[in-house]
Amino acid sequence: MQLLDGKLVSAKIKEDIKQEAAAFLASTGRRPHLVAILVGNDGASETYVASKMRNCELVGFESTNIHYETHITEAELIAKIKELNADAGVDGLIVQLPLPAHIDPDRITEAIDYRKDVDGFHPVNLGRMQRNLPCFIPATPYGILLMLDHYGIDTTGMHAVVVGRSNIVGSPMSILLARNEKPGNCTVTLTHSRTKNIKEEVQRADIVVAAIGKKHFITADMVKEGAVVIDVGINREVSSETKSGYKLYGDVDFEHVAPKSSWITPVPGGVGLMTIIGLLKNTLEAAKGSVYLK
Ligand SMILES: Nc1nc(=O)c2c([nH]1)NC[C@@H]1CN(c3ccc(C(=O)N[C@@H](CCC(=O)O)C(=O)O)cc3)C=[N+]21
Repeated sequence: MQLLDGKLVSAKIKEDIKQEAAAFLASTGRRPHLVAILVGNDGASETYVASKMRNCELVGFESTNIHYETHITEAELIAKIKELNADAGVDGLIVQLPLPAHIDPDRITEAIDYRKDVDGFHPVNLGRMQRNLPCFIPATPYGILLMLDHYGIDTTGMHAVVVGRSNIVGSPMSILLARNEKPGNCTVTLTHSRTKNIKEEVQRADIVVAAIGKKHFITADMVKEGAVVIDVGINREVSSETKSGYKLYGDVDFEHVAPKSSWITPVPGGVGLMTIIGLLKNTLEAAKGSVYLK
């Protein structure tokens, strides 16, 4: 078993991004600028957004965090998004999910200018990704691809089994792994809560992507000897053992699955850290106009 080390890979790529940001500043006189909108007081969301902002600072980006109370209306939020769409000083714009129940996440996603959609959630980016055209790739799948690439894992011809069909991870990951790209060129099975015999499906996988949001859902008996295991789960439980007051668990029972795997990501210290890298890279590309012309 070898570890796919998100700490190591993210630190290395962050150095590269930092240099590119410095070059961007030298040639344009400004820094790449990410704006993150957070609605409400979800503890986990606040932690993630704070981490995104901190990482922007670390690589020399400008970052703005706009925080609204839960009761903001959908119309008010869309008005703000339109203002930021029109602001030439903003390169990337994200609205942290989940949103309160009275706000439709699809309407919010479509209100964001796809040229600033560094989350890669807009239907234009989704469609372009499926067609293998230049686009913003959702941050978590992007981070996973960067991780596989860093370790030189050639997925060509592999049978990939993605567990979970969310818009932000499972669904885009299944598209990306099937593309004629490296990493990619997999035969993909997309499984979800209605899949029959999910255990048998996962057992066929040369590479498993677990993105269901259930602690230790993937157990050792489900994993083929020598499989590559990517754990996207971030399941929080209150704990008195840690300083933060909570403990994170993946969707994979790491302790028992790791000995059977060829490569595996830990939680924490795996995909989560790479997600931030995906976001930073998209923001840099947005600023440079390398995906969509400015
Ligand atoms: N519009 C939107 N874009 C997102 O990209 C988005 C979102 N909404 N909603 C929630 C998910 C989740 N997400 C994570 C980011 C970083 C870590 C991360 O840094 N994790 C660290 C530790 C985190 C901790 O200690 O709490 C790790 O896994 O080692 C995790 C999860 C982005 N998301």
